[in-house]
Amino acid sequence: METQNPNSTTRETLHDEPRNEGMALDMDWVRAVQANTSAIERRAGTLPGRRSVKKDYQAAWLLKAITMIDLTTLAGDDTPGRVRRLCAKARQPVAPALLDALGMDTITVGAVCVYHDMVETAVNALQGSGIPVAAVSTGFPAGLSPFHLRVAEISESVKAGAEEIDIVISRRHVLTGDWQALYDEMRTFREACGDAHVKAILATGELGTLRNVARASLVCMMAGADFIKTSTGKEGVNATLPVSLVMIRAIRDYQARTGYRVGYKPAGGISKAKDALVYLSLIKDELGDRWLQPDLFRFGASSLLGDIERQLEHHVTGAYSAGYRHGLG
Ligand SMILES: O=C[C@H](O)COP(=O)(O)O
Repeated sequence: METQNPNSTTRETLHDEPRNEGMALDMDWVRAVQANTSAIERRAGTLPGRRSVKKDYQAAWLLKAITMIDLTTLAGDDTPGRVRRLCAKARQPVAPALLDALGMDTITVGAVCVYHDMVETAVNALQGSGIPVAAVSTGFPAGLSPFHLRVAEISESVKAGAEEIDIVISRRHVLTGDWQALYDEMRTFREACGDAHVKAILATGELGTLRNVARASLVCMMAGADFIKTSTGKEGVNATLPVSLVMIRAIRDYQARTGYRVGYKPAGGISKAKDALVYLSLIKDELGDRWLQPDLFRFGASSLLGDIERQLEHHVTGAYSAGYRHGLG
C-alpha cells in the first residue's frame, strides 16, 4: 500500500494562470527592483556567527534539515546501481539505532534529484515511500540546447514519473535584460510541467550582479515558479549567503505583494551541517517558520547528509539530552 507522502506539497503555491494575469509583464516593477549590495554583504557577514538556532536544539534542527534535503546525484557516471543506493539512503537517511537515540521513529529526505535518464530507476526504487523524484531538466546545466528539446525534456521526465522538475533558465535573457523573454520561457516551462512542481534554477554565479539575481527571481516567480533555486552545482560559484539573502527577500516581497508563497532551494557546495544550520536560521529570521517545511524549503546537496549524520552521532555519543527531541514542531 502506498504511504502518505510526508513531504508532499500542498500545491498552494502553484497556479494555472500567470500570477500577473490581466496585466502585461510589469516592466516597471521588474526595473524598480534594486539590491543594496553593501547592506546585503554586511548582513550576510553576520550570519555564520549567529546563534539563533541554539546549541541545545541543534540535533533537532539537523534532523529537520534532513527532511528538506533533495538528495542529489548529478554525475556523468551515474548508474542505476548508484541511484538505487541513493534511494535506499533517502528512505533511511539515519541509522535506526541513531534515530532511536534521538527519539525519532522515521524520517526521510525531501526528494531524490537525478538526471532524466535515472528518473525511472529512482521512481521504482522509491515506490511506496512517498518520496518524490526531482528531475533536472531543460538542458541542465547550461540550458543551451534547442528550445523545443528543452520543453520536450520536461514532458519526458514527467511521463517517467518525476513529480518535481528543476529547470535551468537562459542566463543570456538576464544578462541582456530581456525580462519578457525570461518570463515567456519560464511560462512555457511551467506549462510543460503540468501538475509537477517546478523549481527555477537561476545559476546565480553566472548572472553578474545581485540586482540581476533579484530581478530574475521576481520574473520567475511572476511566471509561476513554485521554487526559486540558486544553482546547478556546476557553476564556478554556487549557493552563497549574499545571493540567498537577495532571493529570500525577493520571495518575501513577492508574498507581501501577491499573497503567493514561493519556495527556496539553495544548491551547490552546501556540504557541512553547520552551514545547513546557518541557512535554516536565515530562513527562520527572514521568512518565518512556515518556510521551514519541505514544501517551501529544500537544500540541493549531494554530500550534506553525510556530515549531518556524523554530527548527529557526535551529539548522541557526546552530549545527548532529551532536549534534542524538542524544536521539531
Ligand atoms: O542541485 C544540487 C546540486 O547539484 C548539488 O551540488 P553539490 O554536489 O555541490 O552538493
